[in-house]
Amino acid sequence: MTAQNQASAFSFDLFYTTVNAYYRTAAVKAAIELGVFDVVGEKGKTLAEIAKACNASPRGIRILCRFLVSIGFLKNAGELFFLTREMALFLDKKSPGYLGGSIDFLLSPYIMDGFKDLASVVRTGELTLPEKGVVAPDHPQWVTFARAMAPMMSLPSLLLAELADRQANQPLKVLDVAAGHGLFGLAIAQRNPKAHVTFLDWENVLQVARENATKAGVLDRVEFRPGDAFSVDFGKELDVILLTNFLHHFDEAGCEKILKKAHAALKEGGRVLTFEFIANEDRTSPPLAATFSMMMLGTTPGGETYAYSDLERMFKNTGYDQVELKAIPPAMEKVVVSIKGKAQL
Ligand SMILES: Nc1ncnc2c1ncn2[C@@H]1O[C@H](CSCC[C@H]([NH3+])C(=O)O)[C@@H](O)[C@H]1O
Repeated sequence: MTAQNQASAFSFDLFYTTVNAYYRTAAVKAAIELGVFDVVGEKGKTLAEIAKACNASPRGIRILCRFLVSIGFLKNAGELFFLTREMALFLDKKSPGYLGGSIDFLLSPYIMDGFKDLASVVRTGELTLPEKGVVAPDHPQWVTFARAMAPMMSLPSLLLAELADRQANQPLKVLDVAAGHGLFGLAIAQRNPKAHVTFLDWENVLQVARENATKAGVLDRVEFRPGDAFSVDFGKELDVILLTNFLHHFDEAGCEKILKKAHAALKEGGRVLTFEFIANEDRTSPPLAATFSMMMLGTTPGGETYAYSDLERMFKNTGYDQVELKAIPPAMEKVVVSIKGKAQL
């Protein structure tokens, strides 16, 4: 084992847990669907109480809850099963950090179908999903994404807005490419009353961004531009272009096409903010970055998780003068700030 390999030592346990990892998937999905986490809460409940409140069988709840304890999704003490404060932050439906809704996208039959015959995907280099997978035009899966994943992006969108526009008191022309729910652009519009934000995505997805812009009360300062990011006009003299969770869907040639278009649309001193899961240079860590690449393997024809040096090379190849990596803790994703010409990073 090399020093930088972080996975645990190989063992029977690792093999068995991994081969049966879909039990974890099924258990967490079932618990969310049955409302187990909401019923249990931080105060805790007995197995009999949980079964009753979830309208479920005692044996099912008994086995499910014990398994959830074993994988760290519940705690128990004596008769009581409960959530710690930290678990409740992510698992309680009432919490602003609730992650449960993301299963509508992550565990949708469409996404999971991409992994039914991974050996074939690896052997042939072709998806088993129809057409171009999730990067097919107007793909309905992105409407689900925009609704299901938005809560996970609410904190990162605030952190990115701060990085994009520190002063937040000057006119700012922003393009949010592949905006999805639109939270990233909206955070800038809400922070700076002089900002004007254009959201680009497929028409069906922009409907969700439009709803969110209405809720945010900024409809008078936003614009919606439907269509393909590879062909729709990006505009000109822009201050900021957001590329959040987008580049990983494409191969390097595809990414460079987008970066060139963005460069042409920026004003001198303008910047692109790329928000991504970025792999370490070993490309096997952090584990989430390697996991994310698997998602791209099953669902896109050419995408993967990039390391910073890959992104830096692509930005340099397409004419950007300054490129820098910034962390925005506690977000796990990082931001590459790329400037056209000279400006303060
Ligand atoms: N060719 C394309 N042109 C425009 N949008 C696209 C294209 N391919 C994928 N998308 C959109 O890319 C988005 C990726 S998900 C990222 C959404 C958001 N920026 C966020 O960071 O959470 C989805 O909303 C897709 O609809």
